[in-house]
This record gives sequence, C-alpha cells and structure tokens, in this order.
Amino acid sequence: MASSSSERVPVTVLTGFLGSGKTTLLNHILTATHGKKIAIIENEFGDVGIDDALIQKTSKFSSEEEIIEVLNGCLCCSVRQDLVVLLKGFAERAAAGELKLDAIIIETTGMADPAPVAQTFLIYDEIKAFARLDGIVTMVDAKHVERHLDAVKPEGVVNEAVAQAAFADRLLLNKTDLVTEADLARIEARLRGINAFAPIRRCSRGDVSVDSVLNIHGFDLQRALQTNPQLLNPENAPTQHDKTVTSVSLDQGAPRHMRTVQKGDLDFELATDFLEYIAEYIYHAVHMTFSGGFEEAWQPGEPRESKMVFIGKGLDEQFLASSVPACGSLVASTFNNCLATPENLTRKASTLRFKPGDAVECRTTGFDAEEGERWAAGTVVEAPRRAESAPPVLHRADDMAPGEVAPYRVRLEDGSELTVLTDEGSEIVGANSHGDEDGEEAGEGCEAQAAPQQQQQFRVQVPDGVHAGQAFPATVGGGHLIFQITVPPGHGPGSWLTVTAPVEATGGARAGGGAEGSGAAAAGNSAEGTHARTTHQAASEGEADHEADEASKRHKA
Ligand SMILES: Nc1nc2c(ncn2[C@@H]2O[C@H](COP(=O)(O)OP(=O)(O)OP(=O)(O)O)[C@@H](O)[C@H]2O)c(=O)[nH]1
Repeated sequence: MASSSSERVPVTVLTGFLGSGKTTLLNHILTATHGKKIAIIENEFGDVGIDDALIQKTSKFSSEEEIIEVLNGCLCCSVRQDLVVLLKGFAERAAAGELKLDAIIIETTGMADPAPVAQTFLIYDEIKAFARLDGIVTMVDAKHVERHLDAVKPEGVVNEAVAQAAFADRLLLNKTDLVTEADLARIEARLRGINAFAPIRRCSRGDVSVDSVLNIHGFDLQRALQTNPQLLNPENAPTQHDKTVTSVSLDQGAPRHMRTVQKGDLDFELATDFLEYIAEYIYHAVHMTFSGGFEEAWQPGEPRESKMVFIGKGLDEQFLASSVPACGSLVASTFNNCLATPENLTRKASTLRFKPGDAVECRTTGFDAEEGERWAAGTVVEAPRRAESAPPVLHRADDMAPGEVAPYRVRLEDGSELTVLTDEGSEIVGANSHGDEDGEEAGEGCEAQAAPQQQQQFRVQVPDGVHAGQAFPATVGGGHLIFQITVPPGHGPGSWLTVTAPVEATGGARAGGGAEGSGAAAAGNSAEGTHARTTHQAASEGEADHEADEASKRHKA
C-alpha cells in the first residue's frame, strides 16, 4: 500500500525547451541553502554530457549530500525504462534504510514530452509507494518561446514546446532580461491560452526561491487527465518526436582557441590566442543568443577537454566535424582549426603580417566620437618566433587574461610598450598608414594604402520579420564587421545565408568609409567603434551563397 503523501518523496519534473535555462535553475537550487538531500536525475539529449558536468562543478554540495544520475537518451521514450529501473533502485534503498531523500528533481531534455515521464509515477506500484509527483515545472525561454510555439510540425509529431506549457503545474518565464515588458505581457497571454491553470512566475537566470519549485503540491491528476486523457494508459503510443532534431558532439582533448569561442566568432579563422592554461570556459549559444564565461580553474589532474555539442535540426555530423573550410562547414572547421596544435600555430604564425623590427602604428585608445581613435608609431619588438622544430611562441604577459596570448609586443616612440592582441587592421598597421595627427578620422589615411582584400565567408541568420528582397544589417565577429545583406529569394526569417565578403588583409582601412545601404547599418557603424569595421553591401542576390541552407538540409541519418 502506498505511504501517505507526506512521507513519499516529492518529485519535480523540470521541463522546458532546449536552452530555456533548466540547468541554470538547477544550479541555482543546488547552491541555495536549504539543507535538503536532493537526487537529481539529469537527462542528456546528446551522447556527450555537458549539463551534468556543469551541475556537478557548480553545485557546492559534496557528493555524499547529493545524488546525480545521468540518463542519455530521451526520458519520454528511449530511456524511459532506465528511469523506472533507477527509481525502483532508489525505492529499494529507501526501504532498506540506506537512503533518505527530501526531493527528487528530474530534468528532462528540452525535447521531452512531460506526460510519459509523469506516467512513470502513476502506474508503477513500487514507485508510487516511494515517491509522489509533486509538480511539473516548465521553464519558458522568453526570448525564443514564440518561435517554438509557432513551429509547424508534421502530422502526428508533437510540438514539444506546446506540450511542455500545456502540461505544466508551474510556468517559470525565464530570460526576462532579454525581452521587453510588452513581450512578457504578450507571451503570458499566449501561455494562458495554452494553460489557464499553472501560475506563471517571471525570472531571470532561474532566480526563484527553492520553495517555489520543490514540494509545491502542484500536480493534479484530474487536471492532467483533461490535458492528456491517455495519461494512465501504459499502452499509450510513444511520443513521436521531430526526427530532424539530432545532436552531434565534437569532443577533443587539445586546447582550444579561446577568443574565438568567447566572441562567438566560430565563423572566423584561427586568430592569435588559444585555450591553453586557462580556467574552464563555458560557451552557450541558443539560436543567435550567445553567452559564455569562465567556470572553475582546471583541477590538478583533470583532463583538459574541449567539447562542443550541437543540437539542432538537420545536423550533419561529417559536415560539422570537417576541418576543411572549403566544404562549407565554417562553424566546425573553425572549431577544429582553432585547436592549438603545432600545425595550426605554425599556419597562423605564417599569416601574421609583421616581424620584429618592422615600423608600425598601433591603436592606443578606444573610439571617441569627437576625437576619433588615437594611433601611435612604434617598432615591433616581439613577434612569433618560428623554429623549424617547434611551433611559434606567441607573446604572453602576466597581466593578460587567463589563456590569452598575443601576436605582437610593440615599443612605441615614447618608450612605452604595448601588447597588440590581434593582427587586425583595427589594431596595428604598417608605418605611416594613419594621418590622424590633426584629429583626422582614423582609417582615412589607410584607404590610400590599398590594402589587399581577402574574401572571407560568414554565416548569418536572417532575423525575424525580414523577408526575401529586404535588407538587414548583419553583425558578425562580435561587432567587428557589419554587412548590409539583402535576403535572396527563397529565404526568410531564420534562414542561414553564407555570405562572401572582402575583409582587409592588411592596414586599418574602413572599406567604403560610411555606410552603404540602409540607415540601420549606418547607425550601427557610428554607434560602436572600438574596432575598424567593414561596411559592405555584401550579399546582393548573387553573392549570398545558398550552400549553407542546402547543406543544412542534409542531416545525420
Ligand atoms: N540572458 C539570460 N541568459 C540565460 C538565462 N537563463 C539561462 N541563460 C543562459 O542560457 C543558456 C542556456 O541555459 P541552460 O540552463 O543551459 O539551459 P537548459 O534548458 O539547461 O539547456 P538544455 O539542457 O540544452 O536544454 C546558458 O548560456 C545560460 O547561461 C536568463 O535568464 N537570461
């Protein structure tokens, strides 16, 4: 016979679309002071677990105080039986007096349908006697939820975002920092239309109290049956997912080029620094929202690994894992090419423009709207040393950020020394390239230098509301380059375009000077300004390369 509800362990099923902030919420719960012994069942979509590692690292609890179990696969279908076995194991240990839990939290993958997970607690007697479904808490990503709710699925395929909202006992409207009040009001009205009962709580980075997530007594079987009449039917057909959503993991031990990762510049070539001695760096991208930061330093003896997991529609593992840019896989070729291998470092060093003794000019200030940038003349005193038997050694000073290295050290005419962090025309140019002594705008003098232009490819995503024939300003490279792009026929919001555009190989010229095209690009150009930018009418119809869209249609079998 089942124990009384107060004795049974309350179970929270935490759902929410990919990247909505479930792991962030869990970390928030685990680091809050509550004195509870909590078992976390972590469900990873990909083969390589990242979230569980992040939870284990961030949590302040010792391993005796918490239990973290990871199930790879989908809890609502492929590994559902594993969940049953795991819970029965907990139940046996609890009955034997070996385990006393205050709560269980099950974090499902972003693609899970919560109903089959909930069913686990309703149909198995051993599990029912030990644990009770306390609530289904759904994280909602305020920035992206409307796109997910709108996604049109093939007949019979569940829209996971709708299912998660509909089945929730509590909705946490997260990432409120990324949207406006009007957006929040509209999203709340939409969520109300899907689920009129679940209270909605707004939050940012999951900053809600533990009590508003655990032991809320939110699950109501009768209401759940209204939403899902088959809930108690063990023979109910398994959830049909969108099979085009898959995961691909790239997992390598070599250090990684850090600034590329930090900037979200995964479309860029190997730059001048890399992830080597550094603290661990976590980088996360959800659609086009990127964020990253340092986590703890590597522990002694801890393997230094770089892992990248792509979860998305129509992924092609071979395409992503290729290190040949020519095959069009810019994101992953950069991921692979930014490994700090001797070959990559030598290749990078061979592309650097200056050597010790070269006369140069360096940017010494940020951009000031009135005064422009300041540049000073100097001489390169340190540049990568190339020995046949060893990879180049890049400059590293004690006051640089962890892991950062630089291509040049320059002695300025006033005797001071400057570390130049990147070999870009926005930072360092050949001598006499700048005529800004009289407050002339930096960069003007460079146009006469006729810097050779290299073609470079960038992948950009068409923003919401921009359709074929319309132009939009695309910023790539963390604000370095702003292109005016016209969306080619057959493309629209969300399409990926591969754009080929010239960038300066040498010199600090701002090609074209002012913005061509729309006023939006012009505004972007003058508002920022610590880097030289190329404003370019990059992709007229013919120039936008549709290969990326085509390639992205191919997917992992
Ligand atoms: N700006 C902002 N970013 C957030 C917020 N909450 C989470 N993030 C970031 O969003 C990204 C995804 O967060 P996660 O907590 O990993 O999301 P998740 O739901 O566990 O993701 P999956 O396990 O991949 O489904 C991370 O980079 C977080 O730092 C928030 O409220 N505001």
